[in-house]
Amino acid sequence: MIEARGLTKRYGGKVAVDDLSFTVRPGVVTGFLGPNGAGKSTTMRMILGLDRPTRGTVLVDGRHYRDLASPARHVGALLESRAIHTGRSARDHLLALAHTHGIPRRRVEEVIDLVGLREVARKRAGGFSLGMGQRLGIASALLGDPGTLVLDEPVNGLDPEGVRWIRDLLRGLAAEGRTILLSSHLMSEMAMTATDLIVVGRGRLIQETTVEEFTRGASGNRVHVRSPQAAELAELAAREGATVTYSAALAGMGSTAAASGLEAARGSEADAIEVAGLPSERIGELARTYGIALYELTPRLASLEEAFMDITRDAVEFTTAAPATSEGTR
Ligand SMILES: Nc1ncnc2c1ncn2[C@@H]1O[C@H](COP(=O)(O)OP(=O)(O)OP(=O)(O)O)[C@@H](O)[C@H]1O
Repeated sequence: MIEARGLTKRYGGKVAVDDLSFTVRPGVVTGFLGPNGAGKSTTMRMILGLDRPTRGTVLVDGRHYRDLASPARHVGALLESRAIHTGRSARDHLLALAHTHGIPRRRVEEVIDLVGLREVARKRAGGFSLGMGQRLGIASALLGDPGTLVLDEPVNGLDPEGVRWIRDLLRGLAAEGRTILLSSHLMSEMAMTATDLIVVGRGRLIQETTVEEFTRGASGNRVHVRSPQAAELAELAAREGATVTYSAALAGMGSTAAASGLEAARGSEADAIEVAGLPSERIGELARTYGIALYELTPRLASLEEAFMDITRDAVEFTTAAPATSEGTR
């Protein structure tokens, strides 16, 4: 369990983390999302005692990192991907770490198998591919069999097989009851790996939520409807304030033009519309009230990426259109 309360980090005049409070619970993977410069790495470093908060606290298993009697047994970390440049073999690297932390040798063999490095365990880690390096990094994080894992961009630069491997591993480790905090810029990957979400922007908490809730709340949500009376239903939905787009015209029109969508629907034989701004339940009720047959009524959730862009739009530190000054970002 990780608990941050009023966590703040200031570097000179720059507030990197601003009064951040959240709880990362055990048993699920928690995604840590935020635009570049949002303060994710700084927060992770404070969790791990590598940076001192200017204000506030962050506790692992109820204690400050520095007060944990054997930190490696409580929390393992993989900070932003740095290949391990070492002339040592993977096994020797892990043995040295185990020795430092008073961890038995047999655990080294266990983690080598767990991360699938058995075949290359005797090879020089400095010559490892990025994927193997990440596996070794994760083996190091798991060495103390910690209840909590903090992973900053662990899938950066990995091939699809490696990405999938990390996803399955993390979900498995969470299912064992561990607490896992994971940052990633790969939204589709985060959507498949994480259950809970902490979303930050400019150092502040934007939302502490779940992947499901986060995408449900996004404005990109639409309902796909097929009906032989699509035009009639489109008109009824538009009257309730929905934006209706005629599906066949979607590709050409974008999803904004309610009126032209209606025009298109009226003048066509096609039976499919996209309705934004009205829940599927209400569309179903309208259809029943007006005796409209429905062939299909399918809510389409925004992707995590769409939800993220939607919600963090104002929290992006630098945009290409209008670069913000450091004053302007506060
Ligand atoms: N040691 C430091 N000295 C000065 N400013 C820093 C330092 N570390 C981070 N910052 C600033 O604090 C802010 C937060 O940075 P941080 O690296 O924590 O963000 P992040 O969310 O991890 O970003 P990214 O997704 O790009 O890795 C940024 O504006 C960054 O420039």
